[in-house]
Amino acid sequence: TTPCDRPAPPTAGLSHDKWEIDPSEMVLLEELGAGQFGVVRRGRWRGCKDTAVKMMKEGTMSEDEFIEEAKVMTKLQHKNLVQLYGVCSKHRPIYIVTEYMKHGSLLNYMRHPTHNQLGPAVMLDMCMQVCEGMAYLEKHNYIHRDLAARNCLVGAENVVKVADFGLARYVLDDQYTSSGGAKFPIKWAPPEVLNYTRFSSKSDVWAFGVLMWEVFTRGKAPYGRLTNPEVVEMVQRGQVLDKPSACSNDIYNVMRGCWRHAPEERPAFRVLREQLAGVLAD
Ligand SMILES: CN1CCN(C(=O)c2ccc(Nc3nc(-c4cccc(NC(=O)c5ccc(C(C)(C)C)cc5)c4)cn4ccnc34)cc2)CC1
Repeated sequence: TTPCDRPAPPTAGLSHDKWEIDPSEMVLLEELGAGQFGVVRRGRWRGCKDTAVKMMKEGTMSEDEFIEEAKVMTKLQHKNLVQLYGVCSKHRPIYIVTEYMKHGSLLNYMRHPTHNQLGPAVMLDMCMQVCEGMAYLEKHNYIHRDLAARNCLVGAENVVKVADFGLARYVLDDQYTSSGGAKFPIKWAPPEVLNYTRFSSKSDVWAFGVLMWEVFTRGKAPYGRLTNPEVVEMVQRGQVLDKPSACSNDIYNVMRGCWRHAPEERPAFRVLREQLAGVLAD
């Protein structure tokens, strides 16, 4: 049998904890792209487990804090969360190793010509899968802080999983972390985040509404060519995104619920799951 069928050996002695991966067991393959922390490559772990490997560019992440948090993250396990396998933290750059998703980001998948014909039923199912993953995080009091279609990934048979949950806390680039910065995800942020950077599962719910809009517009940019300050002004005034043409009134009503001004007025993910299931049945 291939090594993958054999149960993983117990962690190698005291030096390696279960979330520490031995880099000698990792073969790095082609580049998948680059994100806030630098290059991401496909990897092969123990000869046959496909992985994605983020190679932390120096100075992009507060690494010691992240390595501490990685122990918690490896325990978050759900069919709609990209599984963190572990870290290689005994060398620089450190590696973050996760399960591999072969179709890349949900945003690029929706924009891809061959998936441009996805019908509303498939779109709704994809939103439901993201909602399942987010309901699991909500139950574990875990806030994503950058939920968007670009941070969800697609695998075989239109499986969709939420990626990079909680990682935003370790970004060192203040262009990304401060709400005035050019890289701050303004178009996915509710009023309380724009005004007080007050993140919560209810701010993730707002972002989920925008993600639904991204899916039903097949990957359009929310608020089109409006600048960030113009979007801030609109959101403060209570103006929300228009109904996408591929979207029924029922589904648009679910989105609008996510964009209520007051966080406590927005449904929790466990409620959103029932609302979407209700629409699915119709
Ligand atoms: C037919 N198409 C051909 C082209 N294509 C690909 O090249 C392609 C295929 C698979 C891909 N898979 C993955 N790609 C990535 C990936 C690739 C590039 C960048 C990133 N993202 C990041 O590096 C990143 C994202 C968010 C954040 C913060 C903290 C801001 C939230 C920080 C860093 C991820 C991660 N993965 C985790 C599991 N699977 C993947 C990515 C791309 C997709 C399929």
